Order: sequence, then structure tokens, then C-alpha cells
Amino acid sequence: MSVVASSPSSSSQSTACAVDQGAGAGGGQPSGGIRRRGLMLVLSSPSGAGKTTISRSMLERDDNIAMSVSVTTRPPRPGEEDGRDYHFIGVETYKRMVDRQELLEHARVFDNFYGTPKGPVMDSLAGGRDVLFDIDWQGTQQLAANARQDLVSIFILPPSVDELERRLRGRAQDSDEVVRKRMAKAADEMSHWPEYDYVVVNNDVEQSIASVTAILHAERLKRTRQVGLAEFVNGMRGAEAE
Ligand SMILES: Nc1ncnc2c1ncn2[C@@H]1O[C@H](COP(=O)(O)OP(=O)(O)OP(=O)(O)O)[C@@H](O)[C@H]1O
Ligand SMILES: Nc1nc2c(ncn2[C@@H]2O[C@H](COP(=O)(O)O)[C@@H](O)[C@H]2O)c(=O)[nH]1
Repeated sequence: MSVVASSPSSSSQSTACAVDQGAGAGGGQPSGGIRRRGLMLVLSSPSGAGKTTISRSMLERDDNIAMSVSVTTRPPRPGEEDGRDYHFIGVETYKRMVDRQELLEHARVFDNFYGTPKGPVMDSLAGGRDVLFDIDWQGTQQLAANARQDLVSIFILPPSVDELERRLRGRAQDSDEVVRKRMAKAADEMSHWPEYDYVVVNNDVEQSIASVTAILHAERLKRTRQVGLAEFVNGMRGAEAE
């Protein structure tokens, strides 16, 4: 797969990058003995709707999906670990990564910069592993413009605005000012739901995890992703003819 990233919208900056799944594009891991290409599963939502909670659970339950760890210029929250939750970097490093086209997508979100390092995503896809992204709508638009066939996007909605605020405050990791800023942007963020392939209302967390898992399993079975099907069927037909 060859992909060229184009210009993101509004507050984000543009990057031009070539994305190639390499050997994995036609390869990938066997699924029931049939080779499959990896997919990029994106979760977006207004801040606090539950993307991180759902992602963590998906990673624990499925060995065949890897998390894309973003870079960010935001300071770590209590309990966040560099390299696990984010790569925490300074603005200079971020700008250098953008200039060197080391990010698959990047955007300014709230008051900070975020981006997806290209290398680990490409390595996972080339190895036939799916990749899970927790990114905003700007990043999703950039991936959609450049790798549509490998992208599966899910928008997570909260059950209500009041509940969204309760979750943001209940997480107790952001200042009152940060929570207010994020709540002020929530309506705008939520307006992007029609751009996504699927929408899940995260009321009951176990139900939401089940929904996201069902989407992932169905998308893995798409004919176009099972690149070893012709070989598999031809093998059976050949055996029958002998
Ligand atoms: N279905 C749910 N019911 C109740 N609480 C939930 C549910 N899902 C997530 N939460 C809680 O809501 C808070 C915010 O969740 P989480 O951090 O996963 O959101 P997020 O979408 O990743 O936010 P951000 O975009 O700011 O990173 C957490 O305290 C989490 O435990
Ligand atoms: N476009 C991108 N958006 C990203 C990336 N990593 C995270 N995010 C989004 O930022 C907000 C805020 O995250 P927080 O951890 O500070 O609460 C949230 O919507 C994330 O989805 C990225 O690499 N690119």
C-alpha cells in the first residue's frame, strides 16, 4: 500500500508522508490459515467519553492488536508513563518530527500538539498486526485521506453531556480550567460523528468493549483484507481436481 498524507484541516499542520505496509501489504498473519492485511482501528470521541478505557481493555483481550503510542507536548498526568501512555516530548522535538515526516498524522488538540509516530505503525502492519489509535477527528481525517482501505473508524459518544462532565471530573486528573476547556470543545468534537464508519454510545463500558470487539472481528473478515483467499481456494480446487 502506498499512501501520501495530505493537508489536515483547521488547527493542525500538514505533513507529507509515504506509508507502505511492505511485505505485510500482501502478507499479514494467518487467520484460520489465510493471510490477512493488518488494519488501523481508530477510536475518537470528545475528551472523557471513554476511549482510553475501551482501548486498554481491547489490548488486554486481543494479542493481535497493538496500540499506537502517540507523541505529545502535553505534560504527563499523574500515573501516566512515558513510552506507555504517550511519548512526552517538547515542542522543538515535535516540530523536528513533523519536518522529517516522521509522523503519520499530527494535530493541535486543545492547547497541545499530538502525533502518531510512523515507524511502529508500519512495523505492526507489516507484521500482520492490527493497530489501535486513540486520536482526534483531525488525525482521523488525515488517515482517511491516505489509507482509507486500511482504516476502520469508530466514534465513541457519551450517553449525555452531564455524564461526560461527570467522567472528566471523576477521572480527577485535570485541573478545573482544563476540564472547562474540554467541555467547551465537546459539542464541536461531537459534530464529527458522521465522518466515522461506526458510532458506539459508551453507556455500559462492557457493552461498549463488546461492540468495538465485534466491529474489529467483522472487519478482519472482510474479503479484501483476506489477501490469501485466492491461494487458499485455488489450493482446495487443485486438490479436488487431482
Ligand atoms: N461506560 C463508562 N461508565 C462510567 N465511567 C466510564 C465509562 N467509560 C469510561 N469511564 C470513566 O470515564 C473517565 C474518562 O474515561 P477515559 O479516560 O477512558 O476517556 P477518554 O475518552 O480516553 O478521554 P481523553 O480523550 O481525555 O483521553 C475515566 O475515569 C473512566 O474510568
Ligand atoms: N490527532 C491526534 N490526536 C491525538 C493523538 N493522541 C491523542 N490525541 C487526542 O487528543 C485528545 C486529548 O488527549 P489527552 O490524552 O490529552 O486527553 C484526545 O481526543 C485524543 O484522542 C494523536 O497522536 N493525534
